[in-house]
Amino acid sequence: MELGAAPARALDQRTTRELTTTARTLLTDHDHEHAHEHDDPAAHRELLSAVRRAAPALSDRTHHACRPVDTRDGLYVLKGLPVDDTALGPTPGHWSAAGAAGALHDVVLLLLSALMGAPLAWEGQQDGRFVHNIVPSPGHERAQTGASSATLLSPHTEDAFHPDRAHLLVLGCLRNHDRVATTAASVRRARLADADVELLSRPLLPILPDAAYTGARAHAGEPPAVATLWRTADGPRLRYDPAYTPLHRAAPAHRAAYRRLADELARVSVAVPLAPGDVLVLDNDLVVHGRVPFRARYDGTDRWLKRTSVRVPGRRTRPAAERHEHGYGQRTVEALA
Ligand SMILES: O=C(O)CCC(=O)C(=O)O
Ligand SMILES: [Fe+2]
Repeated sequence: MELGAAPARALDQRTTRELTTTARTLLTDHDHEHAHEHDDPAAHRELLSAVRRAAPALSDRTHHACRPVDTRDGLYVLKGLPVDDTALGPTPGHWSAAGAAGALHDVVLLLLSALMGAPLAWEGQQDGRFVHNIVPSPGHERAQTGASSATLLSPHTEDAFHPDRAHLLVLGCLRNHDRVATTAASVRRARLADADVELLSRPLLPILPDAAYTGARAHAGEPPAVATLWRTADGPRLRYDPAYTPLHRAAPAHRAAYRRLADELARVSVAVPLAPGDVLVLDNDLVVHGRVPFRARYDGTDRWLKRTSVRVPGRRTRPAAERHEHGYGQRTVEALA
């Protein structure tokens, strides 16, 4: 795995200042909506609408700096946003304990997301928040979710089980003292035999909902079989989550092709140790991401990421058959302007 090979896009001071000042004004204007200290301001619909109205009014310079992913591989790291480690307070021990912690960064991330498309939330994940807190949590060390630590978080498409999954995934780093790496592998770098692409384009296996969605796992519908890869005019795209794919049910030839894809993704994977202020932006149709194992500290100084999901309006990059999937009863919510 290559280290830190993700392309970087540096934000200049004028841009970071405009983003931060706008976020601060939005937060102050909507202060009355979160009267309680443990309330999460980014969960408030009026603030979200205000963010969606504010984003188009930002300067052309900021629009250009925060344009969606335009690299061939489908990922980049935005650099230069300020993070004041002392002002941040302790890393919460669980997403549900985050409350208003890091609220300014939530709003900055939402502004970035609104510049790239429409931020979306899930009714059934992290209480419907538009900004997720990714922190290691006691008891989840070996889970296949963002709350884990001691185990490798296998490369995956975000919310692969669902047809309305994000087009873009945005991971903003607030704290990462041990320089724990996020991993990213682009299907555009993978060398795949035509026969493997053909086989993996057939909808043969389902992708089950991940452990972050409790309600979805109880859904009674038959899990739909989905394509792992598909070709588009500008190259292959993928929908991949081996930890939630019952591969044992596949025929040997299909299993072998899936393994070759996994090996290729491992070969081209880059390790991205995000630093405070870095924002990793991934095209969720091109890049699978994961995280290396690490030892959680559980002392308030743990690694802390903020995450948003973005839909890019008008994008038609997915197999038409996906539209008929039930999505295990899970629904997305979009912030309205
Ligand atoms: O912790 C990370 O670097 C990534 C975790 C992850 O998969 C996610 O937040 O979607
Ligand atoms: Fe993820």
